[in-house]
Amino acid sequence: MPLLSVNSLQIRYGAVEAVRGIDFEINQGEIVALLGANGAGKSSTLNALVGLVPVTTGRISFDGTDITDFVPERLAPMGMTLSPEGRRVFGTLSVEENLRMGAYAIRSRDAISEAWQRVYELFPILYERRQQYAGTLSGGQQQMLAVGRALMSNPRLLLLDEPSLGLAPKIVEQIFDLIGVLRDQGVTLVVVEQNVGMALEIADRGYVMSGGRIVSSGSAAELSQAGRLQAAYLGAE
Ligand SMILES: Nc1ncnc2c1ncn2[C@@H]1O[C@H](COP(=O)(O)OP(=O)(O)OP(=O)(O)O)[C@@H](O)[C@H]1O
Repeated sequence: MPLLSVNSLQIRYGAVEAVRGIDFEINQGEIVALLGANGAGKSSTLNALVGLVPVTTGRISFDGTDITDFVPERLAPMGMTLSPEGRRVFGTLSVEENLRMGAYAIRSRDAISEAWQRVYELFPILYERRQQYAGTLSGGQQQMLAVGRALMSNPRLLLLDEPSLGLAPKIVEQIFDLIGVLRDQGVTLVVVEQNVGMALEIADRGYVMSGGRIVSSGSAAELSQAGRLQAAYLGAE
């Protein structure tokens, strides 16, 4: 059974049909890239998976449970979290407080301390800066904080929306290295990326969206073949 199954997912914002009935599956332990030009519907899809935007029609199931209308507060304890696009950290809270917010569903102090420790091991710079306001971090550090916050609930499925956006090449490499480390730790990952080359280097499989539909899918090697991706990107919208 796949860890996540999406069936005939449709998302509307008023008259705008952002996602037009898509089907896909994510298996335990995979890294899956979700690719496509701006406006293709990738962020809407991720946001719907974690209950941040309502599903118009269709079904989503996670680990065998129908979660279609679940709110994020219910999904995090089940093991699915999103690191949103645009490093949405709370600038006037400290690094530590930002991370604490990712563990809102965890009651035990020990479990929260363990989560902090786990994240600080992955991102030593966040430990160094733990008392600093998040707003004073560099872009790369804020991105690490956004990913770290999503990791605080110890997810089994982590959704990353454009983790490399606007970052210097060296930091992008660190973020992609981290994705590999997380996979080795048993986390299943869905990665929305504009950096198609790097995404397909690390992913097992991918789906390509255009105009709210999945227009291509396959192994990373298949999608890397010339032609298939270009057609989807150039033909977008
Ligand atoms: N809150 C909203 N209200 C109205 N329309 C929206 C809203 N959010 C997204 N859209 C529209 O839905 C479509 C899909 O947007 P979405 O952000 O999901 O695409 P995307 O593939 O993630 O693109 P990007 O990389 O630019 O974020 C676009 O036409 C966008 O303008």
